[in-house]
Amino acid sequence: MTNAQTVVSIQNLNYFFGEGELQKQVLSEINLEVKAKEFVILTGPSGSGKSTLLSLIGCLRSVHQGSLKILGQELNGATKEQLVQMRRNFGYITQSSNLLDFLTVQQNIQMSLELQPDFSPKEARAKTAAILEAVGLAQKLDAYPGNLSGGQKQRVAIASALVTRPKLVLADEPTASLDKTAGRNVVALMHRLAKEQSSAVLIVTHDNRILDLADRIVNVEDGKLGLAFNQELSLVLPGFDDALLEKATTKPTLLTYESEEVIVHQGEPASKFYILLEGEVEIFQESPDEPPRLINHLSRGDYFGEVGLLRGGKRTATVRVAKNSEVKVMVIEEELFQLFLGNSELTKADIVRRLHQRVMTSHLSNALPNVDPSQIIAVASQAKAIRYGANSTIVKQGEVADKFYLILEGEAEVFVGDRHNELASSQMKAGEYFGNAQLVDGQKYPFTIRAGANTDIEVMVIDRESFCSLILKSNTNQDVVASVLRHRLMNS
Ligand SMILES: Nc1ncnc2c1ncn2[C@@H]1O[C@H](COP(=O)(O)OP(=O)(O)OP(=O)(O)O)[C@@H](O)[C@H]1O
Repeated sequence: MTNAQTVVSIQNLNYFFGEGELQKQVLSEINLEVKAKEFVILTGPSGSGKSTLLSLIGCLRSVHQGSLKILGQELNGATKEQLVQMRRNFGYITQSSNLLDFLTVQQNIQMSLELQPDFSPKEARAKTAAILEAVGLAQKLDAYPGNLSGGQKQRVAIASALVTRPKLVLADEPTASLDKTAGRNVVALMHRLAKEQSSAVLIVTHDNRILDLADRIVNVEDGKLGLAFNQELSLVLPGFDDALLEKATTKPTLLTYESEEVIVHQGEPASKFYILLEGEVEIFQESPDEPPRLINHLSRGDYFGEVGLLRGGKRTATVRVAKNSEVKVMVIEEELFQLFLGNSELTKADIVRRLHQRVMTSHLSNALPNVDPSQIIAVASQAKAIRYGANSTIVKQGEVADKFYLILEGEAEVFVGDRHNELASSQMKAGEYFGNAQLVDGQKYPFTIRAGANTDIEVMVIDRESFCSLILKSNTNQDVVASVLRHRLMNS
């Protein structure tokens, strides 16, 4: 790709509508390069300036400030004639197909060729037939546009735009008038033909169902180009080497979700990791016979999905788009996620830290359902994760309880009885916790707990003060809390 011809090269481009006091800047400091064969999608909110940028590149407007070079030719300062001349190198596709109703399909396409000086009518006929074959409409040669479906019309428009083998294809919302399947088919077709002909393609679209076809997605926000995905990713998860960044971001899977849509369901198998690029999500914990409980709120730059991937393979919570928000996520498959962990110590540490915090948050919120989630998160984020070697003692029977423990990984053995007559009474595994019931009343531990005989164990530890402050904030009588905790402990 690096040796491919640069088709579009934009530097520090600014564009304004209106004059004097009414002047409004709609594009600011745009820098962009598109090479031959690249399939680039321009996306972004309505009114952000995408169509204006496309029309500047398409030589339908004159450049005000900055540099716009197409095929090496500077267009800032170009004459009208030069702009018209340059347009011969382009194929255009618009929202509705712009076919002339009084011409047949063949005549419509042939017209694009006849506007070019270098084709004889005979050649034009042969090329028209070939491109119609390529778009699957060979049998519609003599049909009039009025007798074609929306998808067929757009395919004719693609044939028209590509029949001249243009160096650059520009498309503004080419799927806007089509249903989901037709829209995708049309863009997939454009993709295939453009690659075969080595054309560069720039598409403006709101249609998220075609984003995966792009070699590169460029975000336009408020007249500026947003961060490229590799920059975005290195902000969220720092420390990757360039090769991994490129692997992860040249063809990112991007999905969008609407207000209150569920992205991840608790209990389902986990196979993906999500980076939140836009919008806000809420995390809910669901228990039988209880309404879902809000345990966390995430916004742009956060990620989710790591708990299921790293702990047991199942989703431990439900992730839902917040009300009135629209969410865009980058989806990372498990295999790539594992590469992330192996590639950057910084990222691994960050993910493990948040994982601990989140596992902790969900267990604490289970134990203390009335406490405000933000307070639980605050305590969980200060808790320490401690590893104990196989067989080592974590708490000792008879000592005054001073901490709350949650097992993150491995198993623990519970012993009762005195030192000379100790009995193994039960086992505790990841996700279970102890120390809570005694903490509230300042009691002594009625058991000894050790790491399992053969493996290390990792536990999260909260000190008494933080734990009790949470209970005080739970708005529930402390005796009730203590008995609920005891009950939960016994059932866990
Ligand atoms: N002729 C014009 N005169 C003044 N302002 C304009 C003109 N055309 C567009 N604008 C403004 O410029 C900004 C960018 O418009 P543009 O059409 O490029 O956005 P867009 O990202 O393509 O939006 P959409 O996705 O809704 O088509 C908008 O605020 C728009 O209102």
